[in-house]
Amino acid sequence: MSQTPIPVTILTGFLGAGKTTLLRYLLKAEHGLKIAVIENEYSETPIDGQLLGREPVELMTLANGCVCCSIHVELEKALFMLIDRIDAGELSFDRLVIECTGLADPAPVAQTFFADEELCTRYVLDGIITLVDAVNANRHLQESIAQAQVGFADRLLISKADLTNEVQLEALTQRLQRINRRAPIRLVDHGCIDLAELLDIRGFNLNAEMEPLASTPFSILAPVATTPDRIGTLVIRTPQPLDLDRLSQFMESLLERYGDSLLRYKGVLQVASDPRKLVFQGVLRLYAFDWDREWQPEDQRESVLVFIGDNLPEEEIRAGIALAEC
Ligand SMILES: Nc1nc2c(ncn2[C@@H]2O[C@H](COP(=O)(O)OP(=O)(O)OP(=O)(O)O)[C@@H](O)[C@H]2O)c(=O)[nH]1
Repeated sequence: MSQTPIPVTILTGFLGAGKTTLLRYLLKAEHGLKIAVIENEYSETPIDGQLLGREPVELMTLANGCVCCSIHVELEKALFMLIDRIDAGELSFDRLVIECTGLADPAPVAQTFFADEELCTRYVLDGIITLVDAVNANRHLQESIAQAQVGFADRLLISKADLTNEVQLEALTQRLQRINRRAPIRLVDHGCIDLAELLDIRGFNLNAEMEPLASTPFSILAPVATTPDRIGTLVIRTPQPLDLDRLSQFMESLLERYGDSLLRYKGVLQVASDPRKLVFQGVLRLYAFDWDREWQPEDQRESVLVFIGDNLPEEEIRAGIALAEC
């Protein structure tokens, strides 16, 4: 029996960034959805029944302490347990939200959804949403985990804007945009935000959309190397059609050497001798590609590749893409 996979949202953000506040808002909002929640708690009081009230929620808490090594196993177990309960008719829900601890690296959480064939058919990762605390962002972003949380995001939500001023907010927005140019940035006021920013964002789908880059308000961004952040975004555009074999070879060698530090990457490519757009998308070493629709006369024919990574080997990437140009 084929089932529609359950969309999964990963909620991340450094300590105190407002994850629980946002989750509480999401659970109480009027969307008619039944949402299950998995919490990855780190020796804190987990969300309790009082907080969730009578919301139609199934809550599981992963009480593991070590976020880097055991989360993957624990989470996998919890995901299978939910499936078993659905199949036994004990449970049904439309969505799953995973709230990570403030100190968690989102990578192993995201990778869990690509690791096992059954999990891939029953769940689909919809997006990674990262909360950034406007007041404490500069201090938090000194931590590599906080930067990774920003780098992995499909959406960046700035909380506590009410406690800061416009100048600080603008500087933070620019910094976040430099780290991650893929993710639209929105303000969230005590957890309050349009649900369309949280659900059905299809961050991991193979689609040819690259709007955030086109709509970024900053036309000139400093190159990655001049920012204080290890994690940054590299955008490459080329009007030259690309040779698919040479490009594949380059991507394979890139992933072999730097796969662990390429947090997210995406490309919409113009390939020589094929009228269709080729889309690829990846997270760390896992990537997929697919043909999209044909280039239309009104399209600007160019390949756009976006890499978000830790100390990106910019020159190597530029040289590799240049070699693939026809
Ligand atoms: N002023 C203000 N306070 C906020 C906002 N969002 C959250 N807070 C407060 O910030 C504090 C931390 O919020 P939480 O939602 O518990 O943050 P968290 O990310 O779940 O925290 P940890 O689980 O400890 O990492 C709480 O006191 C919230 O009420 C906001 O937009 N403005």
